[in-house]
Amino acid sequence: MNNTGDLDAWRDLPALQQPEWDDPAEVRVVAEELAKQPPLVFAGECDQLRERLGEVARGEAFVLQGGDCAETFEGSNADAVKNKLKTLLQMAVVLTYAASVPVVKIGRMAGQYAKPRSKPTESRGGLELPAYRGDAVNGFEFTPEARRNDPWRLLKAYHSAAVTLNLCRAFTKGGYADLRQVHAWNQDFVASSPAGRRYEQVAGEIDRALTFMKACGVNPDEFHSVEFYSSHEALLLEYERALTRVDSLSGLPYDVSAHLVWIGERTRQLDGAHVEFLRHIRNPIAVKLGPTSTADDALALIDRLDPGREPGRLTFITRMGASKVRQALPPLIEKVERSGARVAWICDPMHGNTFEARGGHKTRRFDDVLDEVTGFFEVHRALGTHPGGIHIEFTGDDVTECVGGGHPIDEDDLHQRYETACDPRLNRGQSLDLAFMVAELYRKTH
Ligand SMILES: O=C[C@H](O)[C@H](O)COP(=O)(O)O
Ligand SMILES: C=C(OP(=O)(O)O)C(=O)O
Repeated sequence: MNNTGDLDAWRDLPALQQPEWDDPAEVRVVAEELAKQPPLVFAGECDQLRERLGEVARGEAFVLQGGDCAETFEGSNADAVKNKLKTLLQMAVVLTYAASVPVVKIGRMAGQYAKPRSKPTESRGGLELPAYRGDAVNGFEFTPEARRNDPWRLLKAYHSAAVTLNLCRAFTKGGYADLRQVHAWNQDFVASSPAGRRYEQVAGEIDRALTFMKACGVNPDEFHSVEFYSSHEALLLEYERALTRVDSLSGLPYDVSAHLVWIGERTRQLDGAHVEFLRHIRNPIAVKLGPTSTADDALALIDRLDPGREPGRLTFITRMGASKVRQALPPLIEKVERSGARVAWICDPMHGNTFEARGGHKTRRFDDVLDEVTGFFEVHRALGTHPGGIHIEFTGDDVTECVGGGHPIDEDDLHQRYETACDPRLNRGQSLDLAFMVAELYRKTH
């Protein structure tokens, strides 16, 4: 498991969704450069997340994983990162308080720079160019220059991830995430939104609870910082391989590009390069399972990726779509549970619910997102298993990318602030609305 030969076995297997680079020699130069860079995360932190996910697999905690669909280099700045973290912290507070469950906070942040695409090219007004594959590969702008795949972007992705993670660490450890700041996170939001007003009530109750605990002698500094973990789809194997290092303490290889990496729905082939590569790293890993996944696929993935059946090692992120979740999910869970494996189950209610709106924008209905999460909870309740978390695409800004929600956005409003580089994200109000609803669903299940 820990020799570098195994770490390169993927090179002999089909690797889907890899960019076609003009010059493979240039890619090798970039990979060598990446291999010299310091780790972004440490093995011990990955182990800690694996333990936390083990608690999720055992039914003792809940995952909140989220962030942009596609992070951009431009977005690795203090304001954008702070807004996303603020929203994640607010959601986590609502879930922890209203559902009384420990929440494991994982950003789709500091590395989510590569996208699998349905089609290799995009056409506009008669011009056909390569599809945008994320800032790690090419530019979003629709020009031949921007859309050229440039391997040096991989190095830029590393540096943007470093900047973003540094900000995340500073915000979550340096006092900003202190639970005594619950009101401050909401300041710019409270008056303008129903979700903000509802949150303010919860924040008031938390304040009173903190005062009570202080009066009882609990040290308030206990709430000074939060554990935060980074994650992204391990799509570009040259990048992930170059950032994989053998840990000096354990002698085991860790992909130090993020605490958790996942395999997407389009690249989870059992005999494919992604599964082969990820099975050799010691990080906690996840696999997306769409509506065509069978229970046997899930079992075979467990055999490959988690042969030791270690709770926390493997998470399944299911993304069935609102109309399919109630039929497609039970057979998977039943067979996996019967096999004795202890995976964590997380619901991604975004990727099975995308459609094209009248004006041509890709969008998602808030109601479908909520319906898929509701179906996910119903299925787990019926089977007596643990609904382990949610995985969402959101931003801290007031974008208009998904329709519906407590402060409704209509299909005709989508053009107003449609800023995503790929798929539509929930805005801050929609994210908070969802957190309240998930907390309610969780309470009903437990
Ligand atoms: O985020 C997920 C995928 O990369 C995305 O849904 C693909 O979008 P496409 O179908 O427009 O290529
Ligand atoms: C591509 C993604 O999802 P999926 O693999 O589930 O389609 C994603 O989460 O960015």
